[in-house]
Amino acid sequence: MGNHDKEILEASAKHPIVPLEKGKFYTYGTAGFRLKADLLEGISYRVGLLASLRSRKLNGQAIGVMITASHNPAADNGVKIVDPLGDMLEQDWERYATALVNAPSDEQLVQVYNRLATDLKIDLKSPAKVIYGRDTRPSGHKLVTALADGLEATKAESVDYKILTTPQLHYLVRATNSEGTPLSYGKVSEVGYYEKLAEAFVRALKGRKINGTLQVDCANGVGGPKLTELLKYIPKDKVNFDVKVVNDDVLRPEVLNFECGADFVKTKQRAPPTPKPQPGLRSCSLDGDADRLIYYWVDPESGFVMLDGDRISSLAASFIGDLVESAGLKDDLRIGVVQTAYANGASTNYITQHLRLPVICTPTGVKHLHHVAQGFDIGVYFEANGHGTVLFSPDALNAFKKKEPQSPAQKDALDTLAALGDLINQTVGDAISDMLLVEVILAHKNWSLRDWAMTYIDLPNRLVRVEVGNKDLFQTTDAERRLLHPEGAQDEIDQAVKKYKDARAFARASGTENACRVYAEAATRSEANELAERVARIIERYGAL
Ligand SMILES: CC(=O)N[C@H]1[C@@H](OP(=O)(O)O)O[C@H](CO)[C@@H](O)[C@@H]1O
Ligand SMILES: [Mg+2]
Repeated sequence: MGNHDKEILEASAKHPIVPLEKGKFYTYGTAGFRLKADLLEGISYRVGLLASLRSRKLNGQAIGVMITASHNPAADNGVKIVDPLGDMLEQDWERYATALVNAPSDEQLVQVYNRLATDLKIDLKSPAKVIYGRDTRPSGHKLVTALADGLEATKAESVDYKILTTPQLHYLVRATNSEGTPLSYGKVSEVGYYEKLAEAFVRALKGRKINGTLQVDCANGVGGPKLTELLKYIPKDKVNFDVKVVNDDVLRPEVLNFECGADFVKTKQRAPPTPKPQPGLRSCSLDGDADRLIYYWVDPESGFVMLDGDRISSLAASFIGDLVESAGLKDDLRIGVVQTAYANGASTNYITQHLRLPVICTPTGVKHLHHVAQGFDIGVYFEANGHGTVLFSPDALNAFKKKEPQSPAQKDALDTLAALGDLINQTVGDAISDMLLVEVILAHKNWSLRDWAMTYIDLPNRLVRVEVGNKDLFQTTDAERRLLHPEGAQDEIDQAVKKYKDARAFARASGTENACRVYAEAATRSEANELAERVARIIERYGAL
């Protein structure tokens, strides 16, 4: 008998797991467990058990659990675990999560729980702490109740932060674990988050003026009320930040992510139809849990122009690179940019050739990018879909604060860098924090979105989703840019790519859906479309074999 057997059994009966067809399992993927909400209650309960184990394994440090399905429709939801520094759950533990959630009965659940505790040398009597939050989905209530029951059954101390954006929860996890230490990340409260961002925003602007109105589409998700709250903390007498918050209706679930939000804008390559786009208005969209950001405007002449994650990445790298140089730290700090294969080739060229910064390509999923970015003193990482951040090493942060400036210009640059260190969420991509960063950079450069868009010209590109019988047949190498299996498929893709100018294409199995994705880019729109279709046909053919 373990320590919590009786309690786990009793509570588990209240939150049963929905059995899947034979041979099918729930898996902890890139986004944690993400499914139709009515399948998630038992899963959420069991994630509570795992979060307790994880906290105990890490000497009682606080672990986070976020209930959200980001940009998915309102009927979906998800459960995701956050590690003590605010980063994503360690990969090995994804397997343990999967094992616990798929235990076929309550009794077997207790067995798996106790076996994990034994195998991982976890003392079940030691303290555990788990903090959690949820987005605005109505199903969140029930999932939080199940989670709390899991925490109570395993005697973990817990804090319910109620409704939060995903990055706010990541902030709170790190703030909780660093409280009272020299590396304190900020006050342990939602207000602490707003205060930190607002203060750093004012400091980073250094009196620069923000030009014109910014319209922010909040996908009718949790970002709406949270952005409105944050804005109250920005002192009007110091900063003229004219923000128009739109699509912030969180009371009607059916409008969540519906024809709005960062995912809609990026995949459809157009502005949300409501509110009616106003020509020339500087606009951006957050996704349903406010961790992705896309900028755009509708040009009276050329129509819709989008500035995606690649653009934010190159903008940030260019600005921070210049500041590091002005601060006299160029030889001390290594700056690098991390992208995935979906990054537009023109952005990669711009960063390597114009900014002269190294670019590393990793597999899809922010945990991979985050990890590689940690290898630099300043690591800028973004997925093309607008999820990303900039990470500063302790050496970098130290240099910004401690280096003796040799001139007023150096002091200016050092101060701005130090402010960015506080403004940019160091735990995970954060749409609200990234938006403030973009506004700071545009104000410093005195740039409009058009000036920003002029830095390079995106290669026309196309992303296609291809249904296949078994996506696991498709195995990749070289950061997902080449197929190893099925044999012969990559040769055919190579042949197809050769037919087009400045072309590139790849195919991979999605990590979040049962399908393959094909990406192609080429010198013209029609060539990019044609190439994507060709490669899609190749994948369909191999997928049917
Ligand atoms: C092409 C694309 O946008 N892929 C997305 C998508 O992953 P897939 O593995 O492609 O399904 O969802 C991930 C999680 O949100 C996100 O990290 C990633 O960028
Ligand atoms: Mg999201």
